[in-house]
Amino acid sequence: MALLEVNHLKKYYASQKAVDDISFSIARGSIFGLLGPNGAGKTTLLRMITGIFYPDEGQIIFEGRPFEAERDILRIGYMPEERGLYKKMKIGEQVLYLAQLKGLNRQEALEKVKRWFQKFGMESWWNRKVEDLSKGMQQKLQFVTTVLHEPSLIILDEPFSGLDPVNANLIRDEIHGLAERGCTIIFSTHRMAEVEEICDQIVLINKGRKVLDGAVGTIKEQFKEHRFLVKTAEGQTLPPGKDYRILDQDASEFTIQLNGQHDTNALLSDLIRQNITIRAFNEILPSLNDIFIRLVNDNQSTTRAFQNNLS
Ligand SMILES: Nc1ncnc2c1ncn2[C@@H]1O[C@H](COP(=O)(O)OP(=O)(O)OP(=O)(O)O)[C@@H](O)[C@H]1O
Repeated sequence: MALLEVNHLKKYYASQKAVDDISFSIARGSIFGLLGPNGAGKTTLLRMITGIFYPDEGQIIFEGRPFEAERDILRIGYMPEERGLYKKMKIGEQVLYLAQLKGLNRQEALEKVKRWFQKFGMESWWNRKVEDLSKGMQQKLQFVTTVLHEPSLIILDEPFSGLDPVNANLIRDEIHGLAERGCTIIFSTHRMAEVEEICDQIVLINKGRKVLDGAVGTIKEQFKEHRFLVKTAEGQTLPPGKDYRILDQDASEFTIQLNGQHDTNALLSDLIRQNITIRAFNEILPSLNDIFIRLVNDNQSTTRAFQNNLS
């Protein structure tokens, strides 16, 4: 059963169609990427999923029943892009207070906070104020306050912004750990490399509409362009062939594009027959970044064609 289903959701601001008939579902325990360029409608969508805004139309199903903010909000942890900690309050007291707002009693909260602070090397921060922390430190603290009560749905908006590589790795490992323990994660970002690394499934929205939905591997397969990297023995060159075009060459490495659905075994046999020593033959799949840019730059008619293919 899906943890979250979003059905034909719409939210308009005056004439601005911020979210315009978007549907998708997220499997329990998965890490889901919500992607889109600036102004695509991601924040508006997340605000509806977290009960901050009511949708104008459509339905949100959470854990098998219609979402009701008052009842369900404790089961959701949301780390918004604009961080929301009390700057003047001491860190230990603040985290305990936020944990109790999320339904933990003081003792449970204390145990969990201590465990997280130890894990993240934050023990010495207890009596400091938030305003004395760097941006990256505040980010870590906000992450802890979001996941502390282990909600069934965790929504992270740009969780790695401002983090150095060591702390980004720490958070990345925790995201995987939370998903393994059954939490479902929605991860909203513009950074495609992070999405490729972390997410099982993605939805790409543009101008309030869904333009892509699926597993990262499946999407890459769908957008592949039959490109291959061929490495030959040093000094050997790839002859021109009727079944492929050479797009690029760097010493004995060639990027080729097959003409249509060509049989790669037949091509390899053919090259070997011509006494070419093949050191490597790898398919080049497009990166999510390439796909994102291609779809977002596409004109409306091409985008509609993709939507029709996907539906
Ligand atoms: N309160 C508002 N009143 C009017 N228009 C709004 C309001 N909030 C957002 N919008 C518009 O709705 C559209 C979607 O905005 P939203 O903030 O949801 O996008 P986003 O994908 O989160 O963008 P970003 O990646 O830049 O944060 C944009 O065109 C934006 O200008």
